[in-house]
Amino acid sequence: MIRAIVTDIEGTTSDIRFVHNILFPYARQHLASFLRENAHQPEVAAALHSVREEADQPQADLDAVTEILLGFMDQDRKSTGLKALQGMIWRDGYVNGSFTGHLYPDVLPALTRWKAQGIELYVYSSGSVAAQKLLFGYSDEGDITDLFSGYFDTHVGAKREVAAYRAIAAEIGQPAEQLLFLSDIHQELDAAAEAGWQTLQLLRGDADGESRHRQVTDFSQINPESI
Ligand SMILES: CSCCC(=O)C(=O)COP(=O)(O)O
Ligand SMILES: [Mg+2]
Repeated sequence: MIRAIVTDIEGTTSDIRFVHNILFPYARQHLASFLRENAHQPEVAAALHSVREEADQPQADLDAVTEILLGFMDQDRKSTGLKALQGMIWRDGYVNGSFTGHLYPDVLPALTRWKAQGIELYVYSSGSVAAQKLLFGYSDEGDITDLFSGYFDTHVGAKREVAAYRAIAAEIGQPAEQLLFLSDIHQELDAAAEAGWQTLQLLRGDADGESRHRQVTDFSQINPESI
């Protein structure tokens, strides 16, 4: 019996193109000015410190660290420091109405149904928890953050690491076999399955089709009671 569902964002609840064509370019465009204006803020300084450590360049000045971050963006590196900064930059875009968080139309009805069935809902994304709350707080369907009992990002571990799913299960406080992870990426699902979780792969058009996981094309096809 499934007690909790943990969902990925990019390619699962939301279109990859929204993340890659809207969110990522917005963060790239505003990165340098955001850092010039906010580098002294404690949470920005902490993220910059983490990026300098990750790049093994503890002395990098602001221009150098900006270049490092642009390089991380080019690689789509799931750097915790970069993800924290992107989330801070996106806040303005959501608040000033430049964009809303994309949701596939099948997502909200399914989340609402599962929640009504007594299933707890969580998010696990490489995007920072703050960025996740923004996407669902300023979504195409309005603020849907009330649906979620919690959020996890790379502070709990990388999404292809088994240990991350063990840590999430411990935080949720349910046995792994009663947890369902939804993702488009088979390596993430492999790690969750190795941790004992149930898994389902979303095939949203251009998703990776090669996997040993059960596959669906949208959330309407998911019945947690039959898993
Ligand atoms: C919180 S939305 C932005 C998602 C993001 O930054 C990203 O790298 C995609 O990560 P995911 O783990 O959702 O595939
Ligand atoms: Mg994904």
